[in-house]
Amino acid sequence: MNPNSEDTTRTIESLYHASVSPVRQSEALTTGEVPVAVYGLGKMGLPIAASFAALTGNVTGVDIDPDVVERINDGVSPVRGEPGLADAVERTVADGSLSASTDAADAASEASVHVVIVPTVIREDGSPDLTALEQVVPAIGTGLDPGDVVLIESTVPPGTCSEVVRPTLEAESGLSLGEFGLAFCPERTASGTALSDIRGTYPKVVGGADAESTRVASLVYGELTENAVVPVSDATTAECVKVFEGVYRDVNIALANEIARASGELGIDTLEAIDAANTLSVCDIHRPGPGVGGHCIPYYPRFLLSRAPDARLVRTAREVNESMPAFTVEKLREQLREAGGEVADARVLVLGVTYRPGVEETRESPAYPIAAELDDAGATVFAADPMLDEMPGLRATPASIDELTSLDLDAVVVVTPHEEFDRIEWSAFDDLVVVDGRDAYDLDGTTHRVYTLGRY
Ligand SMILES: NC(=O)c1ccc[n+]([C@@H]2O[C@H](COP(=O)([O-])OP(=O)(O)OC[C@H]3O[C@@H](n4cnc5c(N)ncnc54)[C@H](O)[C@@H]3O)[C@@H](O)[C@H]2O)c1
Ligand SMILES: CC(=O)N[C@@H]1[C@@H](OP(=O)(O)OP(=O)(O)OC[C@H]2O[C@@H](n3ccc(=O)[nH]c3=O)[C@H](O)[C@@H]2O)O[C@H](CO)[C@@H](O)[C@@H]1O
Repeated sequence: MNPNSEDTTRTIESLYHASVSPVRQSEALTTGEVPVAVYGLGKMGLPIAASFAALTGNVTGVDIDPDVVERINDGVSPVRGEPGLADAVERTVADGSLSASTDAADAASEASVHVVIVPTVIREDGSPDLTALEQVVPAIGTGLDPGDVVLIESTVPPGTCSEVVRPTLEAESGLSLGEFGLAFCPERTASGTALSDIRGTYPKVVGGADAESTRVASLVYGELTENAVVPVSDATTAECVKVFEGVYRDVNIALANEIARASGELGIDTLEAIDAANTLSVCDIHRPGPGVGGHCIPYYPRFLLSRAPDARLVRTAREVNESMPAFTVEKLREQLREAGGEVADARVLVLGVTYRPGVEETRESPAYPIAAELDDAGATVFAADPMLDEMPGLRATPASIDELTSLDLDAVVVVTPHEEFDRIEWSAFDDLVVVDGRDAYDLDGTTHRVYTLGRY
């Protein structure tokens, strides 16, 4: 008799220590016998929920924001700028694969695979703020049943699964690890390409609190991704993988920024030198810029520093990157002075407000400290960004691309070169001081006074 023949007739509702074959477990996941809940329906959570819904047909998405839940239940994606997401939400809600709720405990009691992707941020003092995780994990604990598995995708300080998540789940459920599973499975997607990234741009790293958790996480993501699954020794190792990726980027950008700042002392175009150095296969110096934004790269070094405070290079890299907005404004002051002007009398445009081109996100964008410092110095500050309908908190008057020539500008600071800015006719302005923080524009054919970060 086929050893798996009995499997095909047995329904299962959970995967951890499931007593049927892996093939039958995969089938139970992809046919919706094993209910999935996704907690946090933001820029990453909603694409994940929609992806799991398309895979399994049985997902409850949970968010604390009732507006988010209402819109999703109406089949409308509250997250913009993700190709394919609006259609995926409309489709999966319409066919009943995805529904949303504000009630985490209720969703937890129904689900047996729990995917957590709530925001993890930092406080003013740079310490990790895990409030959302600390809210949702106890609620999951109250609904946890034997056989359930909790998969944490939010980026967290190393040790969070073993020191915070596991004890909370155990305390709230009355169960012990071994009766339920727990794994850290970092989200390696980026805003703007979330759906395709989830489906497999990069291998999926998984690290369980025990071997069975790693096995179940591998099985689940083996179905979701078209790429490989990379199991690592434990949850803390997987937590470190994600944090190290961000730290690598932050430190590397800081190196590029230090090199660019030294271009004056060195008397060379450091961007040219970086490009030439990068022709060596082991050399990958990143690009300098007016600052490092978003809610990933600026935060993850702080997650590492919360556990390894003596990591001096990591701390210094943060300091270097955090100093770049002020350095950019200083360069503008210098250039204005050399042109015979003063920042206090200048009408200055901040070009690009989001933290990188093509995304709507403004968190940690260097545009904010740059606009604030210019405003403090007495400048009249404008800001243009085609991605944003509003710019709350920005100390600048919003301006549309088509009205820029009528603003009587003295200077432009290029922070984020969205492709929509390619239609700006630079020769239509009277002489400007341009501080190009991104090496975005070739203004050689104009009479503008240009400082490009790293070039002079
Ligand atoms: N955005 C990215 O590019 C990216 C990439 C990889 C990893 N991450 C990580 O993913 C996590 C989520 O990031 P995001 O960009 O989706 O965040 P986000 O701010 O876009 O969305 C978070 C969502 O979670 C909801 N939420 C907040 N507290 C909650 C709670 N207690 N219970 C349920 N829902 C809650 C919010 O209402 C919001 O809808 C973070 O840890 C982040 O570091 C983000
Ligand atoms: C390694 C990587 O790509 N990780 C991505 C990253 O995505 P991101 O959306 O945060 O974008 P980045 O491109 O990293 O930019 C961040 C800021 O750094 C500035 N910058 C960048 C490169 C450079 O050479 N010089 C710079 O100055 C840039 O302008 C911006 O302000 O984090 C996500 C969450 O963890 C990841 O999932 C995602 O894979």
